[in-house]
Amino acid sequence: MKHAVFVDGQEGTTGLRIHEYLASRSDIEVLRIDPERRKDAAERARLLNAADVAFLCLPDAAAKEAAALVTNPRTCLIDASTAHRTAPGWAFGLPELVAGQRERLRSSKRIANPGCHASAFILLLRPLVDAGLLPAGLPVSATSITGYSGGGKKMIEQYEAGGDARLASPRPYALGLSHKHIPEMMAHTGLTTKPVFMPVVGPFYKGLTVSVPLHLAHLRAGTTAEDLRVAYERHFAGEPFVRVMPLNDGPTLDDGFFDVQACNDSNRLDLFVFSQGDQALLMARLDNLGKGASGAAVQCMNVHLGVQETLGL
Ligand SMILES: NC(=O)C1=CN([C@@H]2O[C@H](COP(=O)(O)OP(=O)(O)OC[C@H]3O[C@@H](n4cnc5c(N)ncnc54)[C@H](OP(=O)(O)O)[C@@H]3O)[C@@H](O)[C@H]2O)C=CC1
Ligand SMILES: CC(=O)N[C@@H](CCC(=O)OP(=O)(O)O)C(=O)O
Repeated sequence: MKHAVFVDGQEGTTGLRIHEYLASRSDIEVLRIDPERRKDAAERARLLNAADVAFLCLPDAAAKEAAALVTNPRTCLIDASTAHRTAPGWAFGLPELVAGQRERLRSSKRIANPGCHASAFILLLRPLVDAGLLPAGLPVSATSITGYSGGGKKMIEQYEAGGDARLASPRPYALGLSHKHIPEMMAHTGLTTKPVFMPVVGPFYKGLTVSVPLHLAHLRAGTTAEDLRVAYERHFAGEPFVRVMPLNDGPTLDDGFFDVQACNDSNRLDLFVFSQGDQALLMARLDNLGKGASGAAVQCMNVHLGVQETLGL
C-alpha cells in the first residue's frame, strides 16, 4: 500500500523541491491541493488529515495553524519552519544528532526539522560537546555563507529580478545578533553561552557553509585538531549522508578556496577541520535546500516510515 503524502505550501521553494524528490517514488501517493485553494483552511485540513505524512513548508504562523488543524492521530507532521524546533512534544528532525534520534523520529507524529544554518552548526558542535572536548559554556562564534534560495520565494525574486547592484556582493545580515536559529542552535548542542552568529547571503542560488573558529587552548586540556576530527569520525560512523574530510583537506588547501556549492543537489553534509598551531577552523557544508531543508525533510519521512535512507533519497 502506498503512503499518502501532502505538502502544505506546495508552491513554495522547499515544497517544490520536496515534490521533485517524491516524483520518483513508487511507494508514495502525493495528495495535491487545488492551487486556487492553497490557503483555504478547510481544504488544507481535509488533506492534512488524509495524509500519512504531511510536510509543512510554510511561514511560522501558517505552520502553527496547520498543526492545529490536524485531528487524525495517524498523520505525521514534518515541519520545515522555525515554529516548533524547540517546542515540547516535537522530535528534532536531525537523525544524526545523537544515538537514539532515529527511534524518536520513528515513534513521533510531530517532527520539527532544523533550520539550514542550524543543521550545519549543530552537527559541527554537538559531537565535540558530547565527547567532552568543547566545554558547553565556551563562548563560540560562527559565520554562515548561504545562497539566496534560503530566503524563499521573495528573496529569489529579488535576486533574479536584477537591477539592484547591492545584491552583486555578499551581504552580512542578522546584525542584531539574534538570528532566529540561535535558540535551536543552543538547545540541540547543549551550549550554554549564546553564540555570536553572523550569516552572509551571496549572489548564488544554493549552497551553505558554516565556519566556527577555535583556539585549541580553550578546549579540554591537550586537545589536538586531530582529536576533533576523530570525534566526528566516531559520532558519524555509518551515517549515509555525512562525510568527515581528512584534517587540513589537501585538495581544498591546494585549490586555495573553499567550494560552498560542492554539496548541491545532494543530501550530503561535509565536515572539515583545518588547523595550524594552536588554531582550528571547523567547517560544515550542505545544500540549504538539500540537507538544510527539503532533503532532510524527506530523509525524516523515510526514517519515520522505516524506509531505507539512500543517497538519492
Ligand atoms: N528556503 C530554505 O532554504 C529553507 C526554508 N525553511 C523554512 O521552510 C518554510 C518554507 O520556506 P520556503 O519554501 O523557502 O518559503 P516560500 O516563501 O518559498 O514558500 C512558502 C509557501 O507557503 C505559502 N503560504 C503562505 N501562507 C500560507 C497559508 N496560510 N496557507 C497555505 N500556504 C501558505 C506561500 O504561498 P504564496 O505562493 O502565495 O506565497 C508559499 O507558496 C519556512 O518556514 C522557511 O523558513 C527551512 C530551511 C531552509
Ligand atoms: C538566506 C536566508 O535568509 N536564509 C534564512 C534561513 C533559511 C532557513 O533555514 O529557514 P528557516 O529557519 O526559516 O526555516 C535566514 O537566515 O533567515
